[in-house]
Amino acid sequence: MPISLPSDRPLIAPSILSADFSCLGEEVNSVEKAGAHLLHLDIMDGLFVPNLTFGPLVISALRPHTSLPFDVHLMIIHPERYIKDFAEAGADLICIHAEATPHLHRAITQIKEQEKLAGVSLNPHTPLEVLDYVLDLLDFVLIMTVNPGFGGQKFIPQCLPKIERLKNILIKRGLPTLIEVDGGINSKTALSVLQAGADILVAGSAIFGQEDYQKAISALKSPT
Ligand SMILES: O=C(CO)[C@H](O)[C@H](O)COP(=O)(O)O
Repeated sequence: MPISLPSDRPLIAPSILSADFSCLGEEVNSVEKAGAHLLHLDIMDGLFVPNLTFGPLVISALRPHTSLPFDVHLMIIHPERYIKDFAEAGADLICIHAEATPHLHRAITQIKEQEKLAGVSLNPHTPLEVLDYVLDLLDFVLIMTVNPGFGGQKFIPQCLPKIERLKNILIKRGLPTLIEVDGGINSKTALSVLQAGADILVAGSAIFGQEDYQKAISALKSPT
């Protein structure tokens, strides 16, 4: 059975891309105690995005350090090659990019066969229409509000209408699919993103770049 997510809104998913990698276990523990709902793990292959991070080995090493659900964002070409590895390493949510495979339906099916929550992410320029025939299969859609690859980038405001449009499509089609938003989310940008319809906020630098993780997470839960 796929994991059930908490009913709170918004759900906060700290991205460990901005954490201190010399003590990742402690960092993960700290954001859990500070009120995070999910842990966002960015997997980059140096091809789909111009950066490299880590693979299933780090995910399985982190798994015993926290009971937070693992939200694994695959920024890799042909993600269908590795879905089983990430599922076995401890992923609870697996998100692939629509731009990274010609076999989107097949890859989503593979995530569901692993009994994980399935998501598709869209780069800022990618239209929502690519999801038309798979939307009803998805547990969540991840709207990128920066060009993926690096933490600490500036929020792209042109993505806001896309979030609003997606929310309207989901309401119209009666789908419970969640909207996750990632990139440049902080206490200032969070409000407009939530007003547009986001359910899950991913934040790296706005959490791990702060002294007080609890204060940073609270600011994202109720932005003003
Ligand atoms: O997917 C990502 C980058 O590709 C990260 O999750 C994102 O950049 C988070 O970092 P920040 O909140 O600092 O923008």
